[in-house]
Amino acid sequence: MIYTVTFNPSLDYIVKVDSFRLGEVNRTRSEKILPGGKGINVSIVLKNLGIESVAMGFIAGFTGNEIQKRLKIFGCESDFIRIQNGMSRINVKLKSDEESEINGQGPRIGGADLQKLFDRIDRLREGDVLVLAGSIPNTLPEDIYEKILDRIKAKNILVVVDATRDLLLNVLKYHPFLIKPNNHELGELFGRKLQSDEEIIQCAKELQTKGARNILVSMAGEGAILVEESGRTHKSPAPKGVVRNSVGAGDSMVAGFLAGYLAHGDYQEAFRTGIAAGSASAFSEELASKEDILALMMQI
Ligand SMILES: Nc1ncnc2c1ncn2[C@@H]1O[C@H](COP(=O)(O)OP(=O)(O)OP(=O)(O)O)[C@@H](O)[C@H]1O
Ligand SMILES: O=P(O)(O)OC[C@@]1(O)O[C@H](CO)[C@@H](O)[C@@H]1O
Repeated sequence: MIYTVTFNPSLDYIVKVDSFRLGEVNRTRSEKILPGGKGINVSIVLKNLGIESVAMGFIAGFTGNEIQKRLKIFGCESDFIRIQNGMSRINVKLKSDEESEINGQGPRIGGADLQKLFDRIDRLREGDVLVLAGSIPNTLPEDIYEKILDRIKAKNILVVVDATRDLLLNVLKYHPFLIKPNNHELGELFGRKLQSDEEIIQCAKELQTKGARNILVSMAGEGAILVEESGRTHKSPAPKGVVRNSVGAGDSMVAGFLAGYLAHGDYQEAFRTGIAAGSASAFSEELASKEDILALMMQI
């Protein structure tokens, strides 16, 4: 079974405003509420591709109920831990001449709640897949991803991590099967802006020396680069299309990569499916459907 963990799920409030003006009353052209959070997005796209997973993490309050309800409508199984106080966050995604986001803090997660997550993690079995994705609320210890991976290190579990900065760096020693920084996040890890493919590949290989197995570097409209565990590299431009909502494009890419790899055991196929899924989501109002993904795969 595939398990996704989202520490800080959200309702994504996606608003389109023509020529947004700061400090004034703006009226929306369209608005939409979607369940969000990186692991949750991975679960939704996997489901769209016909692959079952269980979405785990913490939810609270009426927003938490809504996240769970909407996931169920999408046909996704979930096993969230319900926190008694506070509420799951609402993340605002403002689409205007430029795209801006305001991501909330989320509820406070206490020690007893965390222990419930550890208990669920301890039930994972050989052959399972674990996706850890997204930021952690600031009430949690910075080494929480490490603590989780430490609990499963003796089991043969395929681990995918989509996180930034120290959260990502500190888990490399557990040899995650896949990490997916975007080019800016990769640069951030090395304290510089990466200008060329060569620099990106060099930094990705540096992360391999620290333990990562496969590194998928997404570059939005520029496509992606994959550095396989063998050291072989692949690069592909993104398919062309009209961008409607790129929220979750990276998570869709992770889902597509996993789906492709699990179906074919082949990195090139995983890479193609990943790019198609990322771009199909960017070209859709919601996350990518299977039909859209298959159609884009023809172009890659
Ligand atoms: N403007 C675009 N045009 C075509 N494809 C895109 C575009 N933006 C994203 N994609 C596709 O989605 C993939 C992932 O996008 P991106 O690099 O923006 O991920 P990300 O930064 O992790 O995104 P997010 O945090 O919003 O999920 C890209 O590699 C590409 O295949
Ligand atoms: O605050 P985090 O956890 O870094 O990111 C949360 C988030 O921006 O990521 C998803 C897109 O990748 C959205 O659904 C969600 O709102």
